[in-house]
Amino acid sequence: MPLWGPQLNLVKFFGNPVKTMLELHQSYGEVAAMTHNHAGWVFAFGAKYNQQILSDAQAFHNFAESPVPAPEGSAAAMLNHHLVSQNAGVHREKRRLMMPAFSKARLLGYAERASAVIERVAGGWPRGEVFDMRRAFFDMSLEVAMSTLFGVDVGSEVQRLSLLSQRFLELIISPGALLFPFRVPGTPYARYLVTCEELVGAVEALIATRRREGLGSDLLSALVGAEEDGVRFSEHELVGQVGLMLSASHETTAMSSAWAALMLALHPEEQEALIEDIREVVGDRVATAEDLDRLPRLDRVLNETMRLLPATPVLFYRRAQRSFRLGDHELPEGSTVLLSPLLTHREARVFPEPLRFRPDRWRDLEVGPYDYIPFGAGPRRCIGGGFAWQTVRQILVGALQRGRFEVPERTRVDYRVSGIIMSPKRGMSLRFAAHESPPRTARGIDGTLNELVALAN
Ligand code: HEM
Repeated sequence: MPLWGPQLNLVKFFGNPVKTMLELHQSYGEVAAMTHNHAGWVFAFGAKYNQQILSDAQAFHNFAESPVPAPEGSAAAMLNHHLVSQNAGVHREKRRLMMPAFSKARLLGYAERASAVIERVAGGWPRGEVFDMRRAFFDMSLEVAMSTLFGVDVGSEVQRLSLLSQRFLELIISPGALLFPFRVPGTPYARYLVTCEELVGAVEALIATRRREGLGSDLLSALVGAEEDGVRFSEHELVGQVGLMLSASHETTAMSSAWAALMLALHPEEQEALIEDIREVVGDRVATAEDLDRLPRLDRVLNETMRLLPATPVLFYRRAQRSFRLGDHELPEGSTVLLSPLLTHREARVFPEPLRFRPDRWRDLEVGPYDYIPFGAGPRRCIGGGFAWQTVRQILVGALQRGRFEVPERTRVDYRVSGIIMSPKRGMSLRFAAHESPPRTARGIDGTLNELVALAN
């Protein structure tokens, strides 16, 4: 384990988590310390450590406290009452309470609402023009999430909730708020507290409307009505859980869709074959859930996209509840362990030629639950994974029924990690071409994305 320069690693890490992680892995192998304190920050790379850490939720807890201090009784404290900050028995109990909201029957209802939004939004994308696909998928996923999860279809309300949740996610890890957590007007911390108050107000209003108008088929209704063996969410907790769903649900979905669109544009034969499959199975109809299950090529493309470009490349900050061994190293209680889907997915033993985009590898690939973890693994695996998988497939089918993605010459795509999500840094300019137009796509791009994927050029 490196014993020099580790504090510097932490600063570098927050600047570019993916790059730092790749360098640490290359220099030090499977276990690398990022800080030099008694109970420091440690990276553990690979399926073996994923299993050790993720399967044992008793020994490794999620961070219970918010990164930026949340004064007792404040709106910020309310927003920190949710599944991600809960541990042990409480986490198990609350997760069970939430599971019916993601049942198969509920997912079918969400799919129906989502398809109406996707039809409208994709139908409005201008054919033959180059535009920012990061923005386009973001707006589409946002509208889908607001409609299916919260029953909100009014444009101004969608935008307000989106702005509040984005501002909240930025400020909760903003260095300014972390370094100076005092409510002095004009400071990031003061802005953070005000944003929390506005977000809580908005969530309370959503809950009140749902109660007044009667429960429906959306996720919010399922959470408001959730009950298991007499256990229900308290009013405060309901606000926190709904706030979490607001912030966890759409950007991950949007970026997974956007990365898949880019990979398809860069691999035109794969895209044409997929368009042909969609034509055969779905035609011009709105795709049903059964249609989606009859498009195995779509699953392969998505599996491969999420392998190479997982929406959450570094994750799973876990705090050890007792001392433990990691390989040859004995680590103390209180150590923070970080795991990485991105690095896990580059294991050549499981994924030969790991940097190549090869959807066909998924035809007969056998992967263990800790070899492939875009949605995590173990007792904290993404609870919205089924919904996200369904939504991304619906979005891609809706788009590919209307056109194809193309990369204009000299397109630059840099990646960045903001919060925990990996996205194209300055957007992603793609052409959305009509099926009838002659194909003209570049096979390569400029930019730092080339560090993560081996493209043809
Ligand atoms: C492509 C989209 C998505 C990706 C890649 C993704 C990824 C993940 C990952 C990797 C975890 C595990 C985190 C950990 O172990 O520390 C997670 C957890 C979680 N996700 Fe997702 N997610 C997606 C969509 C969603 C959606 C749509 C929702 C809600 C509707 C959601 C809600 C959650 C929640 C509540 C947890 C915490 C689960 C727990 O601690 O028990 N996610 N997600």
